[in-house]
Amino acid sequence: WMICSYTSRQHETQRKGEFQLPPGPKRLPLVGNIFQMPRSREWLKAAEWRSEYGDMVYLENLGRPLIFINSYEIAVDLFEKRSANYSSRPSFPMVNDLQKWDWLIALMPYGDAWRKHRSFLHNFLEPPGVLGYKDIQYKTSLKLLKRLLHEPLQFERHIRTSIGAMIMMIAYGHEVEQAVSLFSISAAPGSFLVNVVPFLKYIPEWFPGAAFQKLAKRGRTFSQAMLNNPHDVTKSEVLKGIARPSMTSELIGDNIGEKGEILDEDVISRVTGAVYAGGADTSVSTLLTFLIAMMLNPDAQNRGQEELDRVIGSERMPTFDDQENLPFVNAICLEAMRWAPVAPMGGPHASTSDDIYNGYFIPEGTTLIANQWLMLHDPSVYTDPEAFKPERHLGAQPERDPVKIVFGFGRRFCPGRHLAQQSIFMTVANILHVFNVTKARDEDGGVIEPRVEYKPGLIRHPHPFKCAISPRSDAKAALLLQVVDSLDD
Ligand code: HEM
Repeated sequence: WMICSYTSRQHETQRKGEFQLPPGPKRLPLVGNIFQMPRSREWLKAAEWRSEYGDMVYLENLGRPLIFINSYEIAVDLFEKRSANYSSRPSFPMVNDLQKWDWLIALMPYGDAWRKHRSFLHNFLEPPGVLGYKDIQYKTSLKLLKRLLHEPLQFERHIRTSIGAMIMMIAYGHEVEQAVSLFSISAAPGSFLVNVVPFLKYIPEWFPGAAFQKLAKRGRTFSQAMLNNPHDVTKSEVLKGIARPSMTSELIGDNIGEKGEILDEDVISRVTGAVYAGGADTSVSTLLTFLIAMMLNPDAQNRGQEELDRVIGSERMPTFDDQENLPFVNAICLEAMRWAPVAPMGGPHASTSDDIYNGYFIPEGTTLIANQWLMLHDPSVYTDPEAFKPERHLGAQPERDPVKIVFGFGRRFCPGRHLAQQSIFMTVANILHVFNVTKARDEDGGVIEPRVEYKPGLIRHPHPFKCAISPRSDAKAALLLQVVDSLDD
């Protein structure tokens, strides 16, 4: 029966009229390409396939079609110009059903529910709304610098706490730490068999080898805590009239029904939960990449510092008002996002109807993965793409703006991109103004070469690394402390 149903499905998806599927590695009967699916660093495998099969590479996992898109132009053509058909998401049973992440907007299928959640988010995250968060971002970044001054070795923990606190303040008006790394690991295409073999989710937890069931249980606890706990705290503060301004308090205030009930409360808790889930990990990873880049590229660091000295001087700290006068610092931020992108495969899109593109048939329900890493490292677009060169984003003819790629495409593009760019700019400008970032030294004074490797996942993080963060001068350290101490809260 299974073979019959596979064969008829295969027949259905193989071609439409005279149109063939895009080329790709040979598929085995029944299982398709399941054994060829890369388990990590998928973008490198997809890059290899590109040289053999071209910019669209077709694969199948147990009859589920999947296309790697290896060119920016095709991503724009499909995800943007034909966005009505390419804006859904594949379903991830491991994540959605087992870990109960189905509330997360990033995983919702295209449709009215998703649209409503997005529109709630846009009010806060698009200008002018998002500009109102600059003050919180300025203050949290200065507090981060003070912690770096006192405990430079703990830089990773401090960055994580600082970004987490900023997001919690914006979304809920308070500070809580949660983890999204479980989510990130299990959504990687191919990293969990259950994503391609949906029936595996019925394996009981005690089943030998079913480690993912345990992970799922932990994930469930996280996902529900992330959705409900911070929301419930803010809600009770709103009801008592003691809530600080936040997305949650504002949304609750705007959605009180005639009988005093909260309308759309589930939508409210989901969109603010999405801000935490989407916002914390991504910005942390980008800032860690920035530190690695500075250690390895002292010339770029010096140029950024010279610009800050020239524009800001030594009497004050940079502010958002200085941003337009700091082109090189902005270019460092762009280059950090391009050089080691946080989401090398972007967010997977799914098609909702059959389509023909460039003479190829793309069946309904295809998962499409934009190989953003490859697009950001395309040597025909970025000269010497593996090198960290902020100057490529400057001058009369800058290379392609990485913002067009790193935040995804079409209707599913990242709604948090302004918030993220604001955080990254402020933190980068402040760190460069006050500190030197250099390679750490061991007890004998020998330089420790950093290990630049990233953990696998949809959202990736560098492996722990060592780095020295020291004040550029006593005067700069004193300036920082004086400015932090004068903050009003
Ligand atoms: C450097 C930081 C960030 C990067 C590189 C990044 C990247 C991305 C990418 C590639 C996608 C998928 C787009 C697509 O499917 O085409 C995405 C989606 C998303 N991001 Fe971000 N993001 C960042 C920061 C943030 C922040 C700060 C927030 C929240 C305030 C956020 C919230 C979201 C949400 C909710 C989605 C899902 C959108 C949807 O499915 O409709 N992200 N992001």
